[in-house]
Formats: sequence, structure tokens, C-alpha cells
Amino acid sequence: MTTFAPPDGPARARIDQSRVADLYRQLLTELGEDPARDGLTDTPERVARWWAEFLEYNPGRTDTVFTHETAMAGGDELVVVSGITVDSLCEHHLQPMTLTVSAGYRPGGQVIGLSKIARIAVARGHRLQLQERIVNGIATDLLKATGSPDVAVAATGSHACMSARGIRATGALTTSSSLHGVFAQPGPPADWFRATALGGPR
Ligand SMILES: Nc1nc2c(ncn2[C@@H]2O[C@H](COP(=O)(O)OP(=O)(O)OP(=O)(O)O)[C@@H](O)[C@H]2O)c(=O)[nH]1
Ligand SMILES: [Zn+2]
Repeated sequence: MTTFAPPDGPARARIDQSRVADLYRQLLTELGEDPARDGLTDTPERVARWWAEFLEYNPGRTDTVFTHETAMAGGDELVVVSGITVDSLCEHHLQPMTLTVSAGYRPGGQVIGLSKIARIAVARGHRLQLQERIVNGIATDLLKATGSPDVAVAATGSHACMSARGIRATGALTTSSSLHGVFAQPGPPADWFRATALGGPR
């Protein structure tokens, strides 16, 4: 029985690799290739392995937090991890998209392990996606993992479906964000996030 993964949930679909490999063998034949020829004999199994790697990705532990004394009285504290590469596949064309993600939050009495922010981001790419859904999903996961209501995520993405086909707008970049709490209101946190995540006010 096939269980369908919800588009906004964590990636953990289990796939039947030998069935997927058989389907690729059929596809290669339909596309006019000889799946038995040298070079293609193991391709269906390789591709099936890749789908398993992609869809069954396990991000490991993403919720390690440390107690932390917050900023001095009258001050404020923000944490942003930038330059996280997230690879995914667009769900309309099954073409790769690569995002550079910045994700941050305003700590309360605890901080989350920095690598966990990257793990959360990378995990959201491991399914058929939309850039906007990846960005919102990272924010949802960070709100939960940090326990902070103040979370900001921004991503700049290049989409092969816009460069390798269709409009062929090579070099087009898409920027999207998901801002919560203090980051959603005008003020220093939002300005600082914009400057840190996007390289300056736009
Ligand atoms: N919002 C959003 N759209 C995306 C994303 N990835 C791909 N798309 C778009 O999905 C749309 C699908 O449009 P359709 O008109 O159904 O398909 P199409 O004829 O192949 O469209 P073209 O890409 O314009 O050739 C295109 O405009 C893509 O650019 C994404 O992450 N977010
Ligand atoms: Zn696409």
C-alpha cells in the first residue's frame, strides 16, 4: 500500500526501490533507450537509490537547546544563520531548485544548537516542493524548536525549471521570506534581519 506524504509535513515517505527501478526501466524504453545497453544497465537502480536518499532523508536530532542568559537589561539579542544551501525539486516540473537560506530567531532563556537550524532547513528540501513552502516550513519548525515566537526565514532560489526549460531566464533569482513576531513588525530586528539575510535593505 502506498502512503502519500502530506506536502507540508516532514519528508519520510518509504519507497519500494525495486518497483521504482522497474518503472524507470519502462520509462527508458518508452523514451527510446535500450535499458540493457552498457551504461544504462544499473541506471534504474541508481535512480531508485537516489529517490530513497532524497525522500527518506533523516535530519537527525534538530531540537538540542542550551540554557542561555539573555541580553543585558535594555539590550536585545538576535541569532541568524546565513548561507545554508538547500537543494530540492520543484513539484511542477521535477526540476532542481537550489536555495540559499538565512534563518534566525530571538532567543528567550535558551538557544538552539546552530547546526540544528541548518538541519531543519535542509530537511525541508527533501521532498517535492515550492520555494514558498520550504521557507514557511522552516519557520514552522524553528518556531517549535526554539520556543521563540520571533522567527525569520528568507531564501534566494534559482530554479532549473526557469533556466533549463520554459522561459530560460538563466540567472533569475527568487527571494521569499516568512517573518514572525518582532521580525514581522517595522523596527530594528526586521531591519537587521534584512541586512544580514539579504545583504542590505532592498
Ligand atoms: N510559486 C512558485 N512557483 C514555482 C516554483 N517552482 C516552479 N514554479 C512555477 O510553477 C509554474 C507552473 O506553471 P504552468 O503554466 O502550469 O506550467 P508551464 O507551462 O510549464 O510554465 P512555464 O514554466 O512558464 O513554462 C511556473 O510558473 C513555474 O515557474 C516555486 O517554488 N514557487
Ligand atoms: Zn518548476
